[in-house]
Amino acid sequence: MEPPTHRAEPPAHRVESPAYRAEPPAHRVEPPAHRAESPGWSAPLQRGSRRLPPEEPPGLTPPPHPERSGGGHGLPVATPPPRRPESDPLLAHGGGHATEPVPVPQPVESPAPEEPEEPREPEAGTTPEPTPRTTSEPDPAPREKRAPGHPDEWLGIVLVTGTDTEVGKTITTAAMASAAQDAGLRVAVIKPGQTGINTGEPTDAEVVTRLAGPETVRTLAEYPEPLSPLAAARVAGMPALDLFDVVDAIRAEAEKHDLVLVEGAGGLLVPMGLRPSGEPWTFADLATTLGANMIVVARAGLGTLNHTALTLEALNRRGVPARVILGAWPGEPELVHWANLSELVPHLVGALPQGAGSMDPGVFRRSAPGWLTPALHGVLDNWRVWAEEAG
Ligand SMILES: Nc1ncnc2c1ncn2[C@@H]1O[C@H](COP(=O)(O)OP(=O)(O)OP(=O)(O)O)[C@@H](O)[C@H]1O
Ligand SMILES: C[C@H](N)[C@H](N)CCCCCC(=O)O
Ligand SMILES: [Mg+2]
Repeated sequence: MEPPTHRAEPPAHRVESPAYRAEPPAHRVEPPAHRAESPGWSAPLQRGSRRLPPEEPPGLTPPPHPERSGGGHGLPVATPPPRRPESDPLLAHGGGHATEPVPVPQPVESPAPEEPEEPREPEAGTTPEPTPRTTSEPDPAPREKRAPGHPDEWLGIVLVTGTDTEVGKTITTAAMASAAQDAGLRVAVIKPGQTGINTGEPTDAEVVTRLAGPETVRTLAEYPEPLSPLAAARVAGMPALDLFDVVDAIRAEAEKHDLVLVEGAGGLLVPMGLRPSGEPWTFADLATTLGANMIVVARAGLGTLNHTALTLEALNRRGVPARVILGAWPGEPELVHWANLSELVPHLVGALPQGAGSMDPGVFRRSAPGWLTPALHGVLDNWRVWAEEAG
């Protein structure tokens, strides 16, 4: 039987994506020595004016550095033998930006939703009622315009996902909030869907409030069972999160804050709720609808290269600028942790020490800027020094 004709040709965007090329781009076989020669591999990411060309999402390549002439260096390349930091120029190089002042934040313009109706803001800790939209209404188009300087200006709305659940998204969100507040920014943290509230564990909002105490913390919907938000809504017979209620709530906070951090549930493609059409939506859909950057929190240990690559690839195919933060760098790092750090450095904008979540809030807040690069309003500028001191 002939396959359906629509399967004969992949969608145009797939043809254009490096991830679908038959031959890997030349930069993927760039010998490791090149990384050592380029300050871009070790320099912390800076604010810049570069914008991602929409016709060529970066696949698994790291973002080009302004000083680099070549392309990026993907995760799935022939990797050199893991190097100890003593012999690893990649980790040894700082960016030399420690003395640069934290850039003055510029509020990011958040265009109002195109919906004619008034945005309805769900109350904290309550489940929003579904918005009365008809299925004939088209979903609002994703925002076309990104803030100038993306993806290295982390202001406005920033989404936080993970390579999995329990990777440290909440602790990382708290650290990002702390560093931004320390830099003088007004910060809000939003958890659209909190599940598992009957487990007795503190909610993510409570953890962020305790550790970072941002100006605003909101949970848009809470569900009893520790499941994906959509599954938890269904088993509880409660309304599922409406994508556009969440968009409205986030944009409302963006009007009043310099930085709005939004923490997902589990990983990137976990079903979060339902569109007015009845179709499920994911955290990736939220990013494209808002035109927001994404932080991917990843584990430091074995398995993280694959999980991180999968998540970055999914984001890159959607044109969502993304960077990575290690949620918990171990106190006694082993070979695999050094190897993973070396591989992930081009994507990294931060790394938290294991145990950060158990710190006294005052210590946590004072320490947080040291775990994040200047792109995230921190002061981390030398991965080797950081990793040695944390370990
Ligand atoms: N750096 C850290 N220091 C101390 N504890 C940590 C750290 N990172 C994570 N944890 C612990 O690991 C567990 C998972 O972390 P966290 O709650 O942040 O995960 P998550 O990615 O937000 O998961 P979820 O999908 O449930 O939101 C928690 O018990 C948390 O206290
Ligand atoms: C309850 C848990 N801690 C998270 N909040 C929800 C994680 C959902 C993961 C769904 C999945 O990927 O299978
Ligand atoms: Mg969490």
